[in-house]
Amino acid sequence: MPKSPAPETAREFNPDERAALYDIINARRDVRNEFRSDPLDEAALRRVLEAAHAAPSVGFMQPWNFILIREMAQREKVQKLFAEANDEAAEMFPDERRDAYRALKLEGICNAPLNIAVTCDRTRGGKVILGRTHNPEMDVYSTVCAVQNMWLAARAEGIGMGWVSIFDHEILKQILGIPEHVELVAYLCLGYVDKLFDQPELAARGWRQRLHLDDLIMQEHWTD
Ligand SMILES: Cc1cc2c(cc1C)N(C[C@H](O)[C@H](O)[C@H](O)COP(=O)(O)O)c1[nH]c(=O)[nH]c(=O)c1N2
Repeated sequence: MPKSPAPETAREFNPDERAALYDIINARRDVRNEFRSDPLDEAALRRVLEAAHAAPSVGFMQPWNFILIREMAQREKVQKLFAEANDEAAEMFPDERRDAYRALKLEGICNAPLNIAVTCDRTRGGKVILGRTHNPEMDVYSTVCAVQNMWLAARAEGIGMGWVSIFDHEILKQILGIPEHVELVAYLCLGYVDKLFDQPELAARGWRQRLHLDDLIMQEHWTD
């Protein structure tokens, strides 16, 4: 083991920098079909992926990979899989919600210039991983942290990002050639956007409203 390194002084952020972070967090949106068709700037895309790779991960496992999907033929296959699952999903809602569900646009697979599948290699780093010994799903949670970093970095870059999860993941894994020991965590659509909702689109469309934070904070133990 190398000698214990000493931590360096924690840099402080000034009020403008702090405000910028909170602005980005609050201005981030899930983007469905409002994408422009022009391709992403490669340097900006690299920064977004660097942000993902800077995410925390259990035992510093860094279990993620990023599959960049640009080919339209591939995206059309994925879109078809979405359409099948979306029809099934519509049937699961009660009658009064079904039409409202069908009216929602829930993906931008072919509209966005780039799709990214974010995966979690459950075997990376070996069988015993620090922090994961009793909760094996921690590697997947780590990968979700990477996705959130991407979402925020993309917003800062003027790039919209949407997460599409209405799929049979096993079939999607086959389409993308993902091996069995690798989990597909997120299927993302990315592209520049000119306009964004200033609140979640699902709230703006009356599907579901934001809960009050004060109703979600509890003291010492769970309270109903
Ligand atoms: C794990 C996961 C999976 C999905 C989503 C999000 C997350 C975190 N969201 C986006 C979701 O609807 C959105 O985040 C909320 O409605 C809140 O809106 P904003 O993200 O604040 O714009 C999402 N949206 C959509 O249109 N189709 C989808 O399949 C999914 N799937």
